Amino acid sequence: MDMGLKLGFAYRIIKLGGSLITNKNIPYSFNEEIVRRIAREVKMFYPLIIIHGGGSFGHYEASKGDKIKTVIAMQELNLKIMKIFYDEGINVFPLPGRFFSIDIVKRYLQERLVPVIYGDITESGKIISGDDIAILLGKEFNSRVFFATDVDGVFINGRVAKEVNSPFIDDLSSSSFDVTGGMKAKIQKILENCIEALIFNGRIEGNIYKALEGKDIGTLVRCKNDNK
Ligand SMILES: Nc1ncnc2c1ncn2[C@@H]1O[C@H](COP(=O)(O)OP(=O)(O)OP(=O)(O)O)[C@@H](O)[C@H]1O
Ligand SMILES: C=C(C)CCOP(=O)(O)O
Repeated sequence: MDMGLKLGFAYRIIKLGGSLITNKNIPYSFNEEIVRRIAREVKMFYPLIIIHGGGSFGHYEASKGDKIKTVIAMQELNLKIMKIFYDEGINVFPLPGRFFSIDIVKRYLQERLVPVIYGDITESGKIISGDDIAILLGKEFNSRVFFATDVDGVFINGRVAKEVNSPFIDDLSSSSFDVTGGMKAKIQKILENCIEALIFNGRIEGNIYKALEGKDIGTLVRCKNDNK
């Protein structure tokens, strides 16, 4: 099994996709039971950095163009996640994407907190994707980034690919609200930044635990000359 050397590093960086924690086709639909199960699966791992996306909260409001509703929707989604994770015994601390910096993340970790960073919007209306933040963290900590989504991996020619090294993938997008480019943009950014990422289905019970442990599930995305 090719776990990738990057898994040997200490940090577990996981992005909880909006497609996993919400139903992206139904505005403001939150998958509470899934989030509770995710909390139980991630809690054995530390240091842990969590990022979450906008799903049918942020993407829905952003697609309608109101920045204040968007920022509130993201705060609402983050609060729902925070409460569940804290209930499950995880010392989470929120970090809105518009205030993100590597230094702040390091400070949280020094306090033994689990940063929960999220996709966001700035006062001038610029969208900040959780994907970009996850990728930056992967680079900074030289760690594999785990993208938990609602699909088994990346589909190419109708099948889940074991590994992807190019941005040419099938287009299965179904969400009408996505404002950050969906799966295709995710893959492009992972490859451009030459980090290593695992895209997998977080809806299947046990998968998040398996992924964080280094099990060979989903699709590994990495650039071809990435021999690190
Ligand atoms: N070739 C493909 N393989 C896998 N999924 C694909 C493909 N093309 C499009 N998709 C879509 O990508 C979606 C996941 O990407 P998306 O960016 O919506 O995820 P996310 O990170 O969970 O969302 P968010 O941006 O809200 O955090 C899947 O629900 C699927 O419908
Ligand atoms: C839509 C907003 C506000 C954030 C999007 O973040 P992403 O879902 O991680 O791309």
